[in-house]
Amino acid sequence: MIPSHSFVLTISCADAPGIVAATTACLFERGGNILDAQQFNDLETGRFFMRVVFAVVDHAGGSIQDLRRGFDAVAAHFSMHWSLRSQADRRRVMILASRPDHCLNDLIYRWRTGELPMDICAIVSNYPRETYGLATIGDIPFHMLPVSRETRMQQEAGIWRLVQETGTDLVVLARYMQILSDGLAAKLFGRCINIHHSFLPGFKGARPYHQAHERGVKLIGATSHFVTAALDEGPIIEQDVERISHRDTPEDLVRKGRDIERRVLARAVHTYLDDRVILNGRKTIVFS
Ligand SMILES: Nc1nc2c(c(=O)[nH]1)N[C@@H](CN(C=O)c1ccc(C(=O)N[C@@H](CCC(=O)O)C(=O)O)cc1)CN2
Repeated sequence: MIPSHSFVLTISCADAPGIVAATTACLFERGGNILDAQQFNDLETGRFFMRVVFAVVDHAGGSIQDLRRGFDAVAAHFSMHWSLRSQADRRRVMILASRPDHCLNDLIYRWRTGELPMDICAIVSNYPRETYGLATIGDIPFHMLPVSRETRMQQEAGIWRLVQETGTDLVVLARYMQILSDGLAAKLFGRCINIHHSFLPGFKGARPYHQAHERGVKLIGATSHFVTAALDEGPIIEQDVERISHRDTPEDLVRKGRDIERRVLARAVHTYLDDRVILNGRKTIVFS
């Protein structure tokens, strides 16, 4: 059971002696009790990554504000990229969807059951609300933003405005079939996750199951990745595969693929919500 006042500290910086000592000393001196710590030294890039879960021990008289100020000095010394968040704080998540809706439905179900500790602040689709089971959408704010060649930029401005107005922390493309402009992808970088229905880097772009069937593959897969301007080339967060055979039709691949997509996207969103994924250039560090 997570203590009511546990926090997650994530660190990314150039590797140097003393990072762990300075970090743990700072937490200890301000009433932090470490519950879990993982680190990775990328020897190829000389980058250091760490994720620390800790509780603040009440009788130490410390406060999280004191701790944050204290760690500011450590982070400045090592030029860290860092974040410090209470595990009780829930992220505000906006889901973009088109058709099919299996990933949207799955995320909503995992949210309603509490499996995904988040608050869905809006659903945005280029299709009407009636496309989806009305019971599925329920009282979640729904915005239809149809996209055409002529309206693409105007609709993207609408998405960005919604992101700002709703205080969205994470945007999830749940089989959203519109390519985000370079500008919007850049503004959302690091907090926009997509599910691509292939085992990337294979079969980027549209209709990957049909591409796979044509190629005669024996495995199909799904990949969840951060969205970048380069289509389906963002840093990978989660992947999974299933065996298929020569007997499978493209429709069989689509059907078998749905389960892979659902679980890969749910795992990726959970990883993000837990602060277990850290960007590492074109790749990611995913702590267990
Ligand atoms: N800037 C980015 N935008 C999007 C990404 C991305 O990685 N970077 N991922 C896609 C999702 N996707 C595959 O996973 C994908 C979506 C759409 C298309 C595509 O060709 N769309 C056509 C319109 C299709 C339609 O209207 O049904 C288009 O935009 O012209 C390919 C791949 C989400 N966006």
